[in-house]
Amino acid sequence: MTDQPTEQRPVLVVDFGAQYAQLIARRVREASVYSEIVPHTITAEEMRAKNPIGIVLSGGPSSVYEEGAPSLDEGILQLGVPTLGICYGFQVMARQLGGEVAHTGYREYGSTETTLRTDDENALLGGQPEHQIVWMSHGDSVAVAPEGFEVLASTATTPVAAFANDERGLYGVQWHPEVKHSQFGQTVIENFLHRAAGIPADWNSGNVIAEQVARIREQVGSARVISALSGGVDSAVSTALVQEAVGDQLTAVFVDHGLLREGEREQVQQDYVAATGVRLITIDAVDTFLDALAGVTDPEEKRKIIGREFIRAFEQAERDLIAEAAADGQPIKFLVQGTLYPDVVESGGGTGTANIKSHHNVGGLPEDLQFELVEPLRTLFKDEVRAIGRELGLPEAIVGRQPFPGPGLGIRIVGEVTRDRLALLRQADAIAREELTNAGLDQEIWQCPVVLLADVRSVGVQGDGRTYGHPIVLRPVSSEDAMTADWTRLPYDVLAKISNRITNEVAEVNRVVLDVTSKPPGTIEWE
Ligand SMILES: Nc1ncnc2c1ncn2[C@@H]1O[C@H](COP(=O)(O)OP(=O)(O)OP(=O)(O)O)[C@@H](O)[C@H]1O
Ligand SMILES: O=c1[nH]c(=O)c2[nH+]cn([C@@H]3O[C@H](COP(=O)(O)O)[C@@H](O)[C@H]3O)c2[nH]1
Ligand SMILES: NC(=O)CC[C@H](N)C(=O)O
Ligand SMILES: [Mg+2]
Repeated sequence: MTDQPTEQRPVLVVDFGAQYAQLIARRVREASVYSEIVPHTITAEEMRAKNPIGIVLSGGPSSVYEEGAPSLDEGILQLGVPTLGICYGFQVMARQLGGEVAHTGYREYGSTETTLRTDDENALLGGQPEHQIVWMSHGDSVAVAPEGFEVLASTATTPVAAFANDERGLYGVQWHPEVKHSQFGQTVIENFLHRAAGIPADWNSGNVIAEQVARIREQVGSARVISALSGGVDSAVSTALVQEAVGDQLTAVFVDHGLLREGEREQVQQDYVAATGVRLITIDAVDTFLDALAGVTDPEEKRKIIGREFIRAFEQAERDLIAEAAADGQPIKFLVQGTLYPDVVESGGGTGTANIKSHHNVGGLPEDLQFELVEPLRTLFKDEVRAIGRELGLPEAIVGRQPFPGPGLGIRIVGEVTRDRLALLRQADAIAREELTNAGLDQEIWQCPVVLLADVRSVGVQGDGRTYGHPIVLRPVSSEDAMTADWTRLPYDVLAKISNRITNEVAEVNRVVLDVTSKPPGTIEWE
């Protein structure tokens, strides 16, 4: 079983509506095991067809004994696949196998002291400290463990905080090992994978490349393909993968939608082509995008319009290419996008997750989409994508680049997007980027959106005269994967220099402010 390609024997994370399902998937991959998320509605048959090497049941907001609570097909725990239940998943397992789950009147939220059984024979917790701080978030508890299960941990109020049935390969913990606040959380996950389930640590970016290249070849056959290339990391890597798979059939398409930063168009046209030799065409769609955005102030509406106009631009590219290569006159069926896992989750496309914002390439796509999408990075996080890019030999200047959202400056102008406002924001953004680079801070920050509050004005005094101008917001953030972020503590002298230059050089801006909000509660972009 273990010499099969990793993706054909994944660890499947069953999502019960958890906030942390994607975090669990990520932690499994950090243990060098490939993982994917599936909805809790999956049947045992569908599960078997996916050939999992391990299963993790996530947490969730419901109570297992409530009517209509998300359930698990009873056949799944009978498949003989090693399974770890976490929180709600632990409770589901307990109840299904004949244990008892109840609302005991005690709740545990946050850091909680736990006592564990840590003898060496115990695959899940063996070898760890006997007392540790774990992160809990529950109101229900397992009152009685199912028959045949050993109780492995307890807290002051939760007598059954972990259990195991080694023979059947079934394990559960009440706490959240996927959260960094759980002291030995990653050890628990790795013990489950490697010791309890015997899964080798063999997943890495090299596997992904081989598998994706094969999959892309199978999907597109001999058809021609266009790839949406922005110059950013994700599309650089997805394009490079497709180039590796079906090089001759590929044309990259860059859309200039008028929402780009200074110098960006030239950068893509020169740097990317120089690095990869890909065939690139540019669609000039500035007027179409800006006309479509005229008068629009609602962020979701902006995103939907931008998503739709992107697709219209790719359709234009397709027509141009067909006209050029009239020999076969066949439509181009495939569109490659550098969609990542967080784009899907935030657009509400994860299983049971809320729609936070419609990323232009997922939730913002028009309904009448004619292309079949090729999205080789759809289950990956940014740091995984960077590793793949490096493995594919893309230069550091491309894979190390800070993210820039597809809707560009369109979602960094709070208020209506106009040409004048874009010109102003472009100038402020160029100053901030130049000073951050000069200060050697590019590697320290994840990205630094520069935002124009177009509908806000404040009074200033410049050159002895009164001004009534707009504020610019600096939003430097540090992050691991854009799912959570913290504001970056930039040196005051760098902030001072940026502020000074922007207010001096950008007409109509008389104030610069710093955003000191983490994510959550704020998202990285303002819209
Ligand atoms: N100007 C553009 N022209 C063509 N395609 C684009 C453009 N902007 C975005 N896209 C497409 O939308 C996808 C998502 O954009 P996104 O900004 O998340 O990724 P990226 O630009 O490739 O990488 P990064 O996150 O590093 O900016 C891109 O991967 C690309 O396929
Ligand atoms: O291609 C994209 N299309 C979008 O519609 C989009 N919205 C946000 N982002 C980028 O995603 C990351 C998370 O951003 P938020 O915290 O604002 O949701 C950050 O890196 C954002 O820059 C986008 N990228
Ligand atoms: N985080 C969880 O999975 C919580 C499980 C369940 N809702 C409880 O309160 O016990
Ligand atoms: Mg981008």
